[in-house]
Amino acid sequence: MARATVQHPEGTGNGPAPGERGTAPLVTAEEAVVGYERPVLGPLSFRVRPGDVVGVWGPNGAGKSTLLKAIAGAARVHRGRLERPPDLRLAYQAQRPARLAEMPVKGRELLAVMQADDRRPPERLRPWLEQRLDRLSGGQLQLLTIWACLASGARLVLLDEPSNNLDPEGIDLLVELLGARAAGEAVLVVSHEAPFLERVATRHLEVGA
Ligand SMILES: Nc1ncnc2c1ncn2[C@@H]1O[C@H](COP(=O)(O)OP(=O)(O)OP(=O)(O)O)[C@@H](O)[C@H]1O
Repeated sequence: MARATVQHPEGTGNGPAPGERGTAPLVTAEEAVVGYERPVLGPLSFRVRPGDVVGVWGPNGAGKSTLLKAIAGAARVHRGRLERPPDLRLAYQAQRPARLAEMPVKGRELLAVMQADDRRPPERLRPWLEQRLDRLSGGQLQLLTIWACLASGARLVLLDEPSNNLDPEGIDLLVELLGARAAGEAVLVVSHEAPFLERVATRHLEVGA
């Protein structure tokens, strides 16, 4: 079973980083072991606080997606604690979001369902608002659903491999969006792309080390 370590920019360790004390965590993991019928990852201890963009990285099969699912309530916590405030709004973008052959829903309607229609989307996304989701390319749908998560008002956003399928301009836009998070919000980002994580993460959680 894989373990994990948390690295703060200011140093390493699992305690709060300088400057983050006194801010109520959005996720608290204490010796948490997560998995499905069987444990796959842990024990891990870390906190996610408002303002964090936590880059989760590690080898294939280490349990990165499982960790996000456990935080979202879609995988089990076998031992220890993995908690978030009960009233916390959370948005989750899966590694391979469901893509049906027929999706007769427009981009604009997706944003409305996600309560992400209050904010004006970036210029690049606007042409897709009037298109059906099943007529968008993989990368276009990926960017639109990421925007829907980030603009939904969720205080905690979980993104699993969000840079998959994206061209360099799409990655630049994603970096810009993640850098523009409101101070009260936090993001966990799973990625295999170290240069991408270096650009977006304020902290790193290494899984399977
Ligand atoms: N629904 C499931 N039920 C049981 N085991 C699962 C399930 N989903 C994943 N696993 C197992 O959990 C382990 C961790 O998988 P997970 O997808 O979390 O890893 P990962 O670090 O995200 O991998 P990758 O980098 O390849 O996406 C793997 O051994 C996988 O086979």
